[in-house]
Amino acid sequence: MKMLLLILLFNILSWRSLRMKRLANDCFSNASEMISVAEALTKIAAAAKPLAGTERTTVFEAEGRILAEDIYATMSIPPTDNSAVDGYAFCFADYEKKPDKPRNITGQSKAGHPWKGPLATDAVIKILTGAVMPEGLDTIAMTEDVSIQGNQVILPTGLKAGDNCRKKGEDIQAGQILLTKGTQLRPQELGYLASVGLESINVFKRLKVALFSTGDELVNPGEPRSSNGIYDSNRLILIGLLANLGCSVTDLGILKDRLPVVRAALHEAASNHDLVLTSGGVSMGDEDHVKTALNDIGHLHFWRIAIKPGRPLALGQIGNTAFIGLPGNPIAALVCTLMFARPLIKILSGANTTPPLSFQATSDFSLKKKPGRTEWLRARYHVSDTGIGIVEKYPTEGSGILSSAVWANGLIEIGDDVTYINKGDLITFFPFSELMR
Ligand SMILES: Nc1nc2c(c(=O)[nH]1)N[C@H]1C(S)=C(S)[C@@H](COP(=O)(O)OP(=O)(O)OC[C@H]3O[C@@H](n4cnc5c(N)ncnc54)[C@H](O)[C@@H]3O)O[C@H]1N2
Ligand code: MOO
Repeated sequence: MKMLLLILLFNILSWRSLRMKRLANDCFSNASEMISVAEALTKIAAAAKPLAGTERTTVFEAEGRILAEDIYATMSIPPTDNSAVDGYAFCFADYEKKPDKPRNITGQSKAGHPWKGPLATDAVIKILTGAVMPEGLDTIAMTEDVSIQGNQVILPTGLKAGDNCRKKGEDIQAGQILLTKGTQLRPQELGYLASVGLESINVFKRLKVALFSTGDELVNPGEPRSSNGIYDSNRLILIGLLANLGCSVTDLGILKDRLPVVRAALHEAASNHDLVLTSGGVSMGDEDHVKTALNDIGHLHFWRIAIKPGRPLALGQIGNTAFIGLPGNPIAALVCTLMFARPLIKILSGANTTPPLSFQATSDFSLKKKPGRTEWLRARYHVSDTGIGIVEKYPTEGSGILSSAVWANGLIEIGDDVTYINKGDLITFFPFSELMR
């Protein structure tokens, strides 16, 4: 653990010394200092290392957790040859000689109750789905394909060796690797682990995230509001997003716009969390204290990315605790969390990072765009009457318009170089369902 933190610190420091040269002047006033999305994500991937420790949990409680060990199979699945159907098991080598001769039904094999007696070479065993194949038999005819005459059966012609029989180890071979460290455990992975009898596993501890909103104008829902107050919506958005990403969130409320207050609160939160997340106070205003506070008590690594929305974004470090300062506008906070905090959180949590799934769909709008920045538009995907996947965009772009995110079911991504989208073009759409897990 100490080693990991040292590596992280080393990476951060070397990254910082690189950035220091580029940040010699106030980068906010110089558009050329903005970095691209790809650069930002590369920096995140290079600097971040898993921060959370590990703990043991049972497979019954491990949904969504991140595996902290490679897991090998201690047994084969299926553990024996067994039947895929309800039917009659026979020896193919004997059947091949005279497929349609009547054969004696010698006994039964049921799931959990195998046939154990001796068998003649032309014997047939009535067998149920999942039952162990009797020794010497290798092929099964389905019940509905045979004809029964008293205690005899006539098998259908045309069966092939091994039909309807599931072979030992056809799913999992004893000794093979089942899942690798960093896998996020979905229900199917938990069933997979249970199938080889595993009950307890090592997972990464949940990433401990401290969450603040900043701004004198902010009021908690349910509290009295003065005429110049607005209710804090970001914290609710972020609590939900962080919980979906498997974090353990400490909601630390609203910070007043005072540098000593922000500084002390961030310092305190960093002492017992893996990540501190704030929203607001990262742009150019006189009351935007988050960057200054971070510079005072830790390191600020970068804070301008060529994107819309969410241009001012702070990423840094307070001691060994990671820090993200999200922009205050609710849509900018949401989009930056999905596009930057999410990959960082995945790495810090020990998870493998795979980009979220996106797909191409047809634009139902035309748009002019500035080159040199990535834009994410709130969008709604639907399938047209003629079966084509269509993407609409929300009519306005203001990043304070939370209605747009409620209306949308995902985001359109428009790359740096694109300057124009024509109606009918294929564009990239990320469903929220992919971005929010
Ligand atoms: N001179 C410049 N000014 C601004 C720039 C710029 O490039 N140059 N960028 C603008 C952009 S883009 C954004 S986004 C904002 C981000 O600013 P801050 O992170 O400092 O955010 P605040 O000023 O604190 O708040 C912005 C806006 O969002 C509202 N807000 C903040 N927190 C919450 C919350 N928890 N719940 C609901 N609403 C919140 C706040 O009241 C403001 O209206 O900077 C621009 N300025
Ligand atoms: O970061 Mo801002 O969202 O583009 O208004």
